[in-house]
Amino acid sequence: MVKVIVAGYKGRMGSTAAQMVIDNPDFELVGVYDARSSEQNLNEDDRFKDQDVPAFHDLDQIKTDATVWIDFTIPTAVYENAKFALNHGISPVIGTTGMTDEQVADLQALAKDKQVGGLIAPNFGISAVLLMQFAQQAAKYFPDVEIIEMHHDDKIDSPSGTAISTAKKIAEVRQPKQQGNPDATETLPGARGAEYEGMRIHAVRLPGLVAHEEVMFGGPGEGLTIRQDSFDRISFMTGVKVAVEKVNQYHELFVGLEHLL
Ligand SMILES: NC(=O)C1=CN([C@@H]2O[C@H](COP(=O)(O)OP(=O)(O)OC[C@H]3O[C@@H](n4cnc5c(N)ncnc54)[C@H](OP(=O)(O)O)[C@@H]3O)[C@@H](O)[C@H]2O)C=CC1
Ligand SMILES: O=C(O)C1=N[C@H](C(=O)O)C[C@H](O)C1
Repeated sequence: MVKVIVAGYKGRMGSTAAQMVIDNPDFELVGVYDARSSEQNLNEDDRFKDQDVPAFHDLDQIKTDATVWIDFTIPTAVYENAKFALNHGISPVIGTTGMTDEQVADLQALAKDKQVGGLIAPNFGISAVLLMQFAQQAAKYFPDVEIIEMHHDDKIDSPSGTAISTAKKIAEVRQPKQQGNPDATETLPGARGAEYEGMRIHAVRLPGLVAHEEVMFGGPGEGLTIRQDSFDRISFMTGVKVAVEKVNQYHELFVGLEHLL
């Protein structure tokens, strides 16, 4: 039985993850955490009325025998949450996006020091993991690329963690290139999107969307578009489940679900 605490349990992803843990006979939900909530028990939340699980709202108050910490919170909270988990020998399974490269490196060093396993996955969806792998493969032959990520309009961070991760994976194999016309100008600032090593990333925010990404490649006389869609947040739960099952076996903090698949 894997004992799990879920941080950000009131949010879109945290509540979905808490339900996944409750529904899985091999997992036990032993705590929930949300710094902005004042509930003492999960059963005070209408969606979880029959669950008797302690709810915490201050890191210092948390007393738990959890071995896995699932985190779907906000960019400004996740680093301290992950540090807390690692310092208490709890394996973090982090879906929250928006950490800096320095913060990730710090957490990896801490995990190694504490010999605690963990995972940071910018996307737990299998379609997104495959899209990133296919895009990396294509970039060897097509150095001209535009990444377009599309999300619901409540999303805080942009570009998405998945888009940044896609760009990093492409940059590992792509011959360095500043794309487009060197004399190009923007009549409206930002028209060409964000820049990562000469590639452009565009962030679309619209009600009705969940999480979607297209990677467009162009070459002389041809093009290739790779697209993935998360139509429902359930799409992320396969990956979260795998991570919860496996993460305690390791003694280092991985970045990317592919390391545990
Ligand atoms: N890796 C993946 O596969 C996926 C990652 N994500 C990422 O997960 C994160 C959450 O997304 P989503 O569920 O849509 O966002 P939500 O805004 O719905 O949920 C975030 C929750 O965290 C709470 N919160 C705020 N501060 C803290 C804190 N200090 N400690 C604990 N909880 C806190 C929020 O409370 P309040 O509402 O009161 O502010 C809210 O309930 C984002 O970073 C998103 O990019 C999303 C989908 C998939
Ligand atoms: O905020 C979201 O919704 C999502 N966030 C992650 C990201 O930033 O890549 C993963 C997925 O795209 C959904």
